[in-house]
Amino acid sequence: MAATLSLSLSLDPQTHHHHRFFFPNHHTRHFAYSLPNFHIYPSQSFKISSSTPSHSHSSTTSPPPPPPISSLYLDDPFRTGRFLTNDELDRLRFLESFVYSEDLKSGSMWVRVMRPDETDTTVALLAESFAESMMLPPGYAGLLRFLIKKYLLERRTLMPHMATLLGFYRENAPNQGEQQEQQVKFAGTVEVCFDQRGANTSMPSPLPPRNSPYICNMAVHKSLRRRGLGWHLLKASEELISQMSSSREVYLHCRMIDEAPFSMYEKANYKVVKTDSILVLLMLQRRKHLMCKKLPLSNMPSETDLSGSDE
Ligand SMILES: CC(=O)SCCNC(=O)CCNC(=O)[C@H](O)C(C)(C)COP(=O)(O)OP(=O)(O)OC[C@H]1O[C@@H](n2cnc3c(N)ncnc32)[C@H](O)[C@@H]1OP(=O)(O)O
Repeated sequence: MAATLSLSLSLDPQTHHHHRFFFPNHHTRHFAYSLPNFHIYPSQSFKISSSTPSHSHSSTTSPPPPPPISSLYLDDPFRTGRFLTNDELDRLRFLESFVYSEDLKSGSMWVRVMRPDETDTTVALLAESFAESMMLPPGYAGLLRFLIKKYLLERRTLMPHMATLLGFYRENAPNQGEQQEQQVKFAGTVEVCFDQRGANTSMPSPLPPRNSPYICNMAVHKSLRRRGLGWHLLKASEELISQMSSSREVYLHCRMIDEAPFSMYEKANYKVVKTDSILVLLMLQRRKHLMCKKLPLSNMPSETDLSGSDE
């Protein structure tokens, strides 16, 4: 995966409410990097102009372009650290309450949106997974974690236009009737983007439509694979997209060499719409498929329903 950011990561031969939030640096955030398999791309660059707590009503000296009268930058459950319109606030609250759960053969799992204090554990999983697919030597672990953490923090500011989901798993007790509850484990993650405002500014090829929902950066802990967790992370993503977006067409990228996810996406009815030409090899990237699935219409509340309180 190509990496721009000053450190050339072209290592890829392939490619509760009322939290207070103070953004660590109040400068313009602008990164550009990407990692193989996972699409770590720059999101919009914008200025965090104040360290005012996100739920505060007090005005700042240089606020961004005048928000609608109804705009709020209070009560931001996920500490996005920016102005939120009523519509965005409703959508954020919806994200906060979203839970997908499923009983599996070997245990049970549930999926929900990542909370700020879970960033580091998510970074660790993604870094492990990137390193695995890029065949990186352990020496790069620190750099990978640094880049991924920056990426996740930056992406979070775009909520509710995107969300990082986490999957949790609890294995069945080894002996039936055993009283002791098994431990809940953090099992996997996936990123979902609902609309153009949540899209990364620089997408990998083949390019998906910028305003369509998009799924990326899925990973399941190695020790927990082949139990249906990846499948249900995908199902949870689709369910959330159905509720957060009026667009039915979901896109994702999958590297040609990645048989496990490719087989999963095919099984879930994603179709290849375009494949990288062999020329991407010249850019030291792996060839990727762009895959798409048309989600069935659901009776779930859509974007417009969720924004009802704005009127
Ligand atoms: C859009 C993107 O994010 S692309 C990047 C995807 N991520 C990665 O490649 C990172 C490394 N890989 C992983 O983390 C995992 O292997 C994942 C996320 C791809 C799959 O997670 P798992 O929990 O193991 O998948 P799960 O058990 O739900 O399997 C679902 C289906 O995927 C396919 N699959 C999963 N693993 C494999 C495998 N090793 N070989 C072949 N097919 C596989 C099968 O079709 C499987 O269905 P089945 O069990 O009925 O045969």
